[in-house]
Amino acid sequence: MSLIINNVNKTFTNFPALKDVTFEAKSGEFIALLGPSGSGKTTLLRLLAGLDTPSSGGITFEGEDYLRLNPRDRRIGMVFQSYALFRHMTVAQNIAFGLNVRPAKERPSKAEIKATVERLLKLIQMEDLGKRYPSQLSGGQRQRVALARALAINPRILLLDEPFGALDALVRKDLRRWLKRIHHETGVTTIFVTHDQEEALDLADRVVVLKAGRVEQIGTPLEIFDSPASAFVFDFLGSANKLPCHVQAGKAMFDSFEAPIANTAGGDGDYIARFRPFETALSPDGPGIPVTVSAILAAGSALRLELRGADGALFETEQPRNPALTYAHGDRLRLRPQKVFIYQ
Ligand SMILES: Nc1ncnc2c1ncn2[C@@H]1O[C@H](COP(=O)(O)OP(=O)(O)OP(=O)(O)O)[C@@H](O)[C@H]1O
Repeated sequence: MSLIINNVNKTFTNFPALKDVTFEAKSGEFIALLGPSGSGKTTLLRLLAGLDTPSSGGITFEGEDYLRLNPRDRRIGMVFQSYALFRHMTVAQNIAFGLNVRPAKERPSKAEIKATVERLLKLIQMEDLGKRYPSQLSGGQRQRVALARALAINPRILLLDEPFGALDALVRKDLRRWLKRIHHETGVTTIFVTHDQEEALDLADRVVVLKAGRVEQIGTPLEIFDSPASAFVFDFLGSANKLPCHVQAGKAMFDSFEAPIANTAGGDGDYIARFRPFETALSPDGPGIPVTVSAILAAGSALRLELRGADGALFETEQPRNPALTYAHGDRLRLRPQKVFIYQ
């Protein structure tokens, strides 16, 4: 009971947009396809939807050759970034659309369609808005309707292509929580495309990181965040501090200090160490990178500081808020990574 993508390649004229992509989505799993612009996310989604065909490789769903199925028979629900609702139809008519256009033999009765629409309106918490037109809805509400419309056909797979991309940050967060709940309730296997790492880590059971058409890493959000498999994944997932070091006997050696290595590094030699802002210690003196406070970025639950090294290199640190410790622009301090990641 799963969706298997096996060695899929897609080449446009001479350009390879997907290279040997292989992964499996288990039944009911929520997979995020995460990658920068141009990494092949939408191309893969289009292959799954049957809007395009792979140059080579296979896709099966529950053991069935998906590529031989007529796209209509794949029972795919899709939601795109732009609100693709029909403007001349009410919310209820939009949701019912996929059922109403079925051939007479397969079409549910009017009463069944009405019941499905009511159930979905309830699911998206818009029970009283069925008679409205898309122009009378907020962006977030429109995307909820688009999702209800995709769910109405009782899809086997739900494909979401940056569905919250056009919305502001607060609405996005709200919809994220809401999508999580809907996924939990419906249990539909879902592939969610995003270039927003926070969204991917927050929503998905597993994340597939794509880089230039290739799978760079697959794992749970925790696995991906705690153990990035490459410098690319490390840099893509959050702020990355970088500093040259020398690795010797499993430790990263710097000018005045050393730091433990968090991943399995190569052998001894010169590398660039990477470390996260929240895995650093800041002190007025002692061993560490000599830095000067160049900006105080944010003081939410934690304090974020931008620091400059002697050679102009930029670092970021995140420190717990402590009323006894205040920092000012120009303060000279020492920054020390608590652990570092080393990549070839
Ligand atoms: N029809 C096409 N013809 C030629 N090249 C294409 C075509 N469709 C996509 N590409 C190329 O394939 C690569 C992958 O595109 P794709 O849209 O899948 O990326 P993406 O990861 O979804 O990016 P974004 O986040 O910007 O939507 C890009 O370099 C793109 O220019």
